[in-house]
Amino acid sequence: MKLALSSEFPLALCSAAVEIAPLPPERLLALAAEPAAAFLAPGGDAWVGLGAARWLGGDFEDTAALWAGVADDSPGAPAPVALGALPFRLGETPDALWRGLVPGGVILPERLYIQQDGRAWLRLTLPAREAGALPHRLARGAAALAALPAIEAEPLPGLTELDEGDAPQRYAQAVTEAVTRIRAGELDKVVLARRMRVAFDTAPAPAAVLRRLSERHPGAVRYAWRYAGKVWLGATPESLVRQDGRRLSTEALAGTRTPERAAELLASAKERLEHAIVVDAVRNAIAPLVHALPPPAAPVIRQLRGLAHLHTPIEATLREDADFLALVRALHPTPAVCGLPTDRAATLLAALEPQPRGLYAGPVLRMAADGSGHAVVALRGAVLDGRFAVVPAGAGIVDGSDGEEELAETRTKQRTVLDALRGNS
Ligand SMILES: C=C(O[C@@H]1C=C(C(=O)O)C=C[C@H]1O)C(=O)O
Repeated sequence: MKLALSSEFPLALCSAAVEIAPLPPERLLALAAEPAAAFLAPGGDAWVGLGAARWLGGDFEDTAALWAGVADDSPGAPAPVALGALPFRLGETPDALWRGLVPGGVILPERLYIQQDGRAWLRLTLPAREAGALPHRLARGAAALAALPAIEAEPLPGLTELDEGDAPQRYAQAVTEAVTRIRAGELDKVVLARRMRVAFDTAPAPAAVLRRLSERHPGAVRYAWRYAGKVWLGATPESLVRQDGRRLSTEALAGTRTPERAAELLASAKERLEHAIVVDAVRNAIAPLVHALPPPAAPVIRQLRGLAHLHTPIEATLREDADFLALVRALHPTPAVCGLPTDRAATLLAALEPQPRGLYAGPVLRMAADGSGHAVVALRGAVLDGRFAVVPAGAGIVDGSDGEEELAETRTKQRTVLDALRGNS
């Protein structure tokens, strides 16, 4: 996999930041710039990028290309941060829904809103030849942000679920087919996804949708990627990997029930198997990149709004030669969103799912030049396309899975997003 640095972006950049009054980070999506990317972490830290000073499309091998030749005039302020959304599968042909949003990429934003420990900054990164304009552009940018209307607080338009035809039955049949393949010994697990479509009365403001997700899921990472007039956004409970210094944290999150039935998770052999497959795969993926791997902890129940999952945290110390995007590449896709063995599961899900995955279940990330970063799995999201929204969700299939039950599980996951689209908070 190779990273291409588009030649339309200048080699030398200058960057400077100014402290501003914090504002709801979702509000930044009111600005029309593209691409736009948002990464809102639990606890309030947030990054929203508008426009690209650099844009690494498609692949993500050479991280250094993002940071090379950037002169920072404000070393006292939080450093530049790159933001990105990457497809589930590189090279997949997008359908009408994903066209434009795919292949996403990693951007070094031209305008970056940074919120950290309750303080906020606006950072601008421009071609080096525009360095003289930085102070003026920063002052103008800060004033523009202060003047933004509270668009995120607008009520959302009414919403209608569209007829799914026979798609639900076809999903249940695909599950049966997958179980047959698993029983035949072809693979151990595959995650099958489906999507549903809803129509708003009028096009909603993406800032208001993201805000509803934030209100309902403050413990999730809320993310957004906007391009070509469409927005992919959501509130995911699943961390792919986080790096702070040499400290690495990741997790296995698989096995699902409604909150009322959460206790069944620990008792169910099928859910424990589905989960254990993910724990093993995550440990194997990071093993070559870390110093030592403590024995796995027993899974615990993670209660979310509207859902409960089996969860195993995994922590380790990174080797000196490992970098953040190498970790992302090593871990994605986990069997929580693809299956095991990975190649066979990826082939089977591509054959059994009626639509491409696009950015669904792909990595969404923030990263800095010091090697720190956080990548999450883009789940529990929706594509906003004018008046329409499409909500993908999947479920892990192992031996013993039942078509109707897995269909119900995808519905439960979609409901967590639909409730936010309905404007409930
Ligand atoms: C695939 C999704 O979720 C993943 C699959 C899970 C499962 O199969 O139990 C649980 C959490 C996620 O890792 C989704 O939300 O679309």
